[in-house]
Amino acid sequence: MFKFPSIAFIGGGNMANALVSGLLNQKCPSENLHVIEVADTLREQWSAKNISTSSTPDAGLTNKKVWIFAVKPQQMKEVVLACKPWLSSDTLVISIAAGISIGSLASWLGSDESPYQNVVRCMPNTPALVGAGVTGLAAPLGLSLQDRDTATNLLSAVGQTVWVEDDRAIDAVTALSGSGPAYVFLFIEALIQGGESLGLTAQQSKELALATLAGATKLASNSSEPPSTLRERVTSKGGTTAAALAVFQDSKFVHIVSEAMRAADLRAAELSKEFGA
Ligand SMILES: NC(=O)C1=CN([C@@H]2O[C@H](COP(=O)(O)OP(=O)(O)OC[C@H]3O[C@@H](n4cnc5c(N)ncnc54)[C@H](OP(=O)(O)O)[C@@H]3O)[C@@H](O)[C@H]2O)C=CC1
Ligand SMILES: O=C(O)[C@@H]1CCC=N1
Repeated sequence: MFKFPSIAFIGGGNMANALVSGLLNQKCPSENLHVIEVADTLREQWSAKNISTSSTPDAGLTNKKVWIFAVKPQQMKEVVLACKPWLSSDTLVISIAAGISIGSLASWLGSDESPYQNVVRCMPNTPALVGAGVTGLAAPLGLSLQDRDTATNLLSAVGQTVWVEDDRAIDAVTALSGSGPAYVFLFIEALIQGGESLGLTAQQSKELALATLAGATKLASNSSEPPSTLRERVTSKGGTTAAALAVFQDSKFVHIVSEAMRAADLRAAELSKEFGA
C-alpha cells in the first residue's frame, strides 16, 4: 500500500483545498500535511480543518518530502526561490501552476548549469474537489521511478492521472482538462437558460441539464463506440436533434471550441514567457 509522505503545500487556495480534501479522503494522515498560505482568513480555515499552517516557509519544514506549489503563475518564481533554502537535494517538487515550465522550475531550484531533476509539472482540475478530477503530469528525464510513482499516487487521490511527454503537452492538457470544467459549466448554463426560455422552470432545467450531461458522459465512457456514432444514434432523420445540430454547425461550434482551446494553449505559452525563467 502507498505510504503517504509528509507534504508541504505552498499556496492554500482553491486547488490546494481540492488536493488536500482528496488526500484526506484517501486516508492521508492530516499530520503529514502542512499549508503555507499568506492570507490570514485562509490560514484560519486550514487550522479549523486540523491542518498545520504558516505564512512563510521556515526551517521547521525541511523534513517535508514533497513540496506542492499551488500559487498563481505570477507568484511562482518568487515563491520557489523563497522556499529553496528549505528543500533537500532529494525533495520532490510538484508544481500545478499553469504555464510554468519544467525548465523554469528546474533552473530556479538548481541552476542553469545543473537543473534540479526531482520536479513534476502537473495540471489537475477542479472536479478534484469531488474526487473526479483528471491530472496531466510531465517530468524531466532525470526524475526517479520512485518519485514518478509518488506523484502518480498523490494526484490519484483526486481522480485519474495521465502522463504526457513534455511542457507543450501540459499546455495542451491545460487547454483541455485544466480549463475544461469552465467550458462544461458554460454549456450547462446555456442549457439551463435555453430550457427556461422554452418555458421550463430553473429547477427543472437544471435537473434535466445535469442528468443529460452525466448520462451522456457515462454512456460515452462505457461504450466501445466513438462519440460521433453515439451522436448519430440520437439524431433521427428529419427530427429534432438534426434541427438543433444544424444550428450548431451553422454557428461553427466545433471550430469555436477548437479556437477557444487554442487561446488557452497560447495563454499558457505566454504565461511561460512572462513569468518563467
Ligand atoms: N483553479 C483551477 O481550476 C486550476 C488552477 N491551477 C493552477 O493552480 C494554481 C493555484 O490556483 P488556485 O488554487 O485557483 O489559486 P488561488 O488564488 O485560489 O490560491 C493561491 C493562494 O496562494 C496564496 N499565495 C500567494 N503568494 C503566496 C506565498 N508567497 N506563500 C503562500 N501562499 C501564497 C494566494 O494568496 P493571494 O490571493 O493573497 O495572492 C492564494 O490564497 C495556479 O497556478 C493555477 O494556474 C491548476 C489547475 C486548475
Ligand atoms: O485559468 C487558469 O489559468 C487556471 C489553469 C487551468 C484552470 N485554471
